[in-house]
Amino acid sequence: MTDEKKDATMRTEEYKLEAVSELRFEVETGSDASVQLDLLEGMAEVFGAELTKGRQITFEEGAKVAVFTWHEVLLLACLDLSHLAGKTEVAYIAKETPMVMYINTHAALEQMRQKAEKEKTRGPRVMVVGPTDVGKSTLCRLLLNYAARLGRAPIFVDLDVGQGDISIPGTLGSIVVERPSDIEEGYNLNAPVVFHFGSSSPSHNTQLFKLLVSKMADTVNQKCDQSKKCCSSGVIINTGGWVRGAGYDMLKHIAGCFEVDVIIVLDQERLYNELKRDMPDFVEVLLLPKSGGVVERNSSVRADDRDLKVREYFYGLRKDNKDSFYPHPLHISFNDVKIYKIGAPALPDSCLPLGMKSQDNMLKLVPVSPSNGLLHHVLSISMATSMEDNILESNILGHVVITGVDMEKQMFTALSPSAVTPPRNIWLMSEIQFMDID
Ligand SMILES: Nc1ncnc2c1ncn2[C@@H]1O[C@H](COP(=O)(O)OP(=O)(O)OP(=O)(O)O)[C@@H](O)[C@H]1O
Repeated sequence: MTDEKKDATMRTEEYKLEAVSELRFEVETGSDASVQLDLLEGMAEVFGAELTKGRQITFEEGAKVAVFTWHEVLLLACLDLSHLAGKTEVAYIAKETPMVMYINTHAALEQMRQKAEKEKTRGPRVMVVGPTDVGKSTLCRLLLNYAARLGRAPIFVDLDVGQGDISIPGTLGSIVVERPSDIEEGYNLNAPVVFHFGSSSPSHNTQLFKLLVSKMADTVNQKCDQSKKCCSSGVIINTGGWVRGAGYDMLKHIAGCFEVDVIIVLDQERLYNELKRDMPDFVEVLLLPKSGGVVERNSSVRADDRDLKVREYFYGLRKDNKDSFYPHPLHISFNDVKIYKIGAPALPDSCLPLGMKSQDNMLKLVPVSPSNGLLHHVLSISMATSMEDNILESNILGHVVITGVDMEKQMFTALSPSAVTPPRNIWLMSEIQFMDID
């Protein structure tokens, strides 16, 4: 679209928000629509991160946003209406929000941190649970941002392998949050710990998921041993929306591994009562309502969101219709990398060697021969240097996507964030695929 045509579809509107209310809006996925926001007067925040006067914030496609204020505020929003034909309600102000309850929860956690600091013990370890689309990731962000604004350095553990905030889908990650996340760019991803899982649902390989959760808990404990500040600031754990049957057992496993002392259940009384019944007495289980602003996503929107996340990893954020990163096509000989996937197809126990169970297969590294079957798959580059290392539990250095397989020349082409060939040659195949059509 030309700039002139675009200008014709832009509408600038002023919004006056009363105290304890929020402006909510969505930017469509699959379009180049955007919303620009200016703070004119007062103080406001987006999921706990403060807006700054004079800094225009751009929200790109797919963003679902609430600009909240504790006081009165004046905002200027420039909405791109070119892709919203037929929609009358692009943005609206909501006065009913659960923010007072959320900030009270933060205040209670802060008291626990102060106590931990004084007594040189651990700060609160909080797990946020609930079904899909209740605002779990958003509440984690809010609690982390509020803690960071008070000078704390909590550890954020994201176990949502479908829609996580630390790395791309199919991974588990953790970071130390020392400053509030940037409204446009998200968390500061300095030295993250990232493990390869390889699928967007824990049910795909529950043994592997459990193993990685235990390993993540070990790394968090190590971090707490090294840093008093992290230790007293505590841990905030985001989980996926799988809360029934084996998904519920998984939540209990997570709670046990991380020795959580607070569980926040969003919007589901049944889950709250089950956890109240099954958790030891020292675990505080809280039920909080979800915000009316949380946007429900069907499976196709979720798939689009996952795609956007992978795209963002390689191309960075889109600003003014331009990408911030420039990924490179790498040409790599079949002989220079060893590709594995985790988990072999289940065999009946009777076909297995004596003493081995079919579930042991799910933690097996299975070599993947080069073929067109690898096309578009995301691969994680393991930090492991040899097969003697514990590859399953090794941190991930980064990711590539296979964009070409030349069987004649025995070469792969891989999309990579860097022009340099990755320094490690053990690559793990993910079920997640990405079509690089830019
Ligand atoms: N108050 C709000 N107003 C507008 N949008 C919101 C609000 N709170 C959350 N959202 C948006 O709703 C979407 C879903 O929220 P979120 O990702 O936190 O839910 P979730 O429970 O973690 O989802 P999942 O099922 O993937 O685990 C996000 O895009 C988020 O930005």
